[in-house]
Amino acid sequence: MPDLIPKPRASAAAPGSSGAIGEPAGTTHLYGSRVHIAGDPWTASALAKLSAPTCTHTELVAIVRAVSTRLATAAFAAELPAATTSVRTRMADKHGAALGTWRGDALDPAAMTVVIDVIRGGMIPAQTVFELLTLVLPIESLRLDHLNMQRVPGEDGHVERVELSGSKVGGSIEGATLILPDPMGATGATMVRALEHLFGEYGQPASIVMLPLIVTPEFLRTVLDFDDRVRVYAGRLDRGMSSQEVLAEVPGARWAEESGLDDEDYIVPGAGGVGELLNNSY
Ligand SMILES: O=c1cc[nH]c(=O)[nH]1
Repeated sequence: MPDLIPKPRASAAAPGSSGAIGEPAGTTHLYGSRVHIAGDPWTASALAKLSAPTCTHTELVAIVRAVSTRLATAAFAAELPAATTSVRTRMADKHGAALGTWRGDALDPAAMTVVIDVIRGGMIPAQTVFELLTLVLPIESLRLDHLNMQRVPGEDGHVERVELSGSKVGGSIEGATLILPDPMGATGATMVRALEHLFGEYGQPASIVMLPLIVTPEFLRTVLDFDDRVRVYAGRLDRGMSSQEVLAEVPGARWAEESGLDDEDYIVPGAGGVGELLNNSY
């Protein structure tokens, strides 16, 4: 058994920057220290390919998995509790325990993490993030829970409410790290509805991590205002419905005037209906 000394969570990056601890700075913005936008060339290329109509289903699934992995590992570094760990390596047989023991900071295996699958778009990202965690943490400290959710448009085409028509949640979320890897951060209404349900029925998490592949300024405003514990690790910021004047400014400088949503609350430039595309079901 490894020896473990729990460590406090790493603090988030400084206001105005966006890189996670040990990461390149990412997209510069003024949305505050709770927002990290990867914005690196690899992520940008992957999301550009995903967004195009020429992207095949096979490529789409692979890219969703790969970018979710990239965002999740950045988030894990800063948001999951760590513990000082030691493990006897294979080299201990040759060099003895003193030399052949690795010591360092690793994830705290006792800290509970709950991944939320928001059906349908969140299914593959949530499964991906859960599998990443099961690689390195005991299954007793992990759960993958499911919420069946759907945006309901009003007469004007905008999202009027979010319907929660079923859930499978395996128990308390009290004190856990809650991870919501829903891929398209459009209005934020789905995330708020999910959190209201979970808080009402299953307790209060220690921290809340969202991993949208593409995010809008409206999403950020909604989820950050909803709860102080929310942290967002996004792949790309889309604010394509903003004026040229606003787009000329650093993201977040004129936040209230920025927009990345069309008249049906789809992201612009965006990637279309990713839940539908992933399932090839409309
Ligand atoms: O643009 C959007 C908005 C919500 N969900 C999607 O899949 N795409």
